Amino acid sequence: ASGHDVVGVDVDPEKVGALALGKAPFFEPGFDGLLADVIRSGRLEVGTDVGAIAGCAVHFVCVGTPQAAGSPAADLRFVDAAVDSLLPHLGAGDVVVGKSTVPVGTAGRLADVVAAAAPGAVLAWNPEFLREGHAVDDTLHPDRIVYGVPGGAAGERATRLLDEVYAIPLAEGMPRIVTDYPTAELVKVAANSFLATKISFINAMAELCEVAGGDVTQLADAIGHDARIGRRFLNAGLGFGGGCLPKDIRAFTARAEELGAGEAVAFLGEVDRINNRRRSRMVELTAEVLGGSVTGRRVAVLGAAFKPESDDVRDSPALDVATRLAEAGADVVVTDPQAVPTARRRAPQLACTEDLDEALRGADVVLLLTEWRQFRDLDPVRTGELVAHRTVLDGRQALDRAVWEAAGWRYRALGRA
Ligand SMILES: NC(=O)c1ccc[n+]([C@@H]2O[C@H](COP(=O)([O-])OP(=O)(O)OC[C@H]3O[C@@H](n4cnc5c(N)ncnc54)[C@H](O)[C@@H]3O)[C@@H](O)[C@H]2O)c1
Ligand SMILES: O=c1ccn([C@@H]2O[C@H](COP(=O)(O)OP(=O)(O)O[C@H]3O[C@H](CO)[C@@H](O)[C@H](O)[C@H]3O)[C@@H](O)[C@H]2O)c(=O)[nH]1
Repeated sequence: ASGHDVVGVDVDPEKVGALALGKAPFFEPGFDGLLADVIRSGRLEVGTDVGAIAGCAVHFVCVGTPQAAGSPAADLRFVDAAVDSLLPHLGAGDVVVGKSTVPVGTAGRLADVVAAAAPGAVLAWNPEFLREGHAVDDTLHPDRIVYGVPGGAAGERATRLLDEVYAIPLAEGMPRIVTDYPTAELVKVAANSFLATKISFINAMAELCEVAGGDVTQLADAIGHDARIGRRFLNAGLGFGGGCLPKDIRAFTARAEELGAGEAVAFLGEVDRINNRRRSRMVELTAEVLGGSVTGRRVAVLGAAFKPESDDVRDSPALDVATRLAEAGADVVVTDPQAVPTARRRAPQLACTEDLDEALRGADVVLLLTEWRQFRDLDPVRTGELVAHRTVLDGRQALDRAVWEAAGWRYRALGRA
């Protein structure tokens, strides 16, 4: 979309096959149209052969850095493999640009790998800040851009090439911050840690509201008017999930401990615990409204994606709650406007349907766990005709309590007494 010629390489032939046809292998609003345009224009070529990058000057590394199995730390094997695969094809003057979220120190280590194998090539770290569901707009109009580069002429060359890549947003006045490697790596995990902390802060207040009789949404509105605090990311509910915030705060903690600075970010352990307590609380609340046991009771779970406008179910709070209830013996049916296929792959033991009415029919309790527009706009009167019992648990403060109660529903929410 910025007029550059791009070669995209992925080791997954299915993803590449879909992309080559102009179809994203995930749901992302606005992305398919843009992809089809650039494929048609011939400016984007995709494949599985890393040799196709020969002749490119800038090489972005955007592979996954998931949580390692059995450990809170990040698994760097994909980043290492991707950088290794580039080495034979690099020319002097090329820039390898890390975009993946990595533990601080990774860029310095990889810079040595690049320098040893491809003299004259340079490594930069350029963290990514896009949000799923807003990826297109966040990419074309980022809040800021950060380049972590080495000192001297190599760093200047990397900066110059990256400025060419980002010429359009830079011309629009996007702030650009050039740093050393560790700062760039830390900016990314600091930003995600702050966001996670903000969510867990409001969810901690939700716990207080539940026992003291307060209303956490009004509380968030009231403190959010203070510009120093700000209302964004103060939506209380089932907490954060996805492929980023949970694993990033854990990896950050693990890395800080390795560096002997674990105490500095020990609070992130509490952020994680508050977040996980929201999921447990939702399971408890379900049992509570069902008279103590969920066994054999029909539970309609609205939402599988970790947030609306995404089909991503990685560490999804909704899918986690659905799984825990099914394990406790409930007859759970999950529905989601986009994430049923991904949910079926991740949790094949769960009953899932794309048909919202089918999920609601005969339900003893309805759980709203991902705040898709389709669920927020549900008509309580019509919905009441489908279910067996009019009890709704609002896990995202997404429904108008008065309207639902007026339609004869028993309404309970996380964050309200
Ligand atoms: N998803 C987001 O919204 C987001 C936002 C900002 C930063 N990040 C960071 O970006 C990185 C990627 O995240 P993601 O969610 O896209 O991960 P992902 O796992 O969905 O995608 C990674 C892709 O890399 C491919 N891959 C793995 N090894 C490869 C190799 N050697 N060569 C070429 N391709 C290879 C995989 O097949 C996969 O398609 C992570 O570090 C993540 O923390 C993600
Ligand atoms: O007030 C809020 C805001 C968000 N969430 C939850 O937090 C999670 C994460 O949401 P969001 O940050 O919008 O999604 P991501 O796409 O995971 O994006 C985050 O993670 C990316 C990967 O690192 C970063 O690039 C983004 O800047 C950062 O927002 C979701 O489960 C939301 O439901 C809340 O519970 N309350």
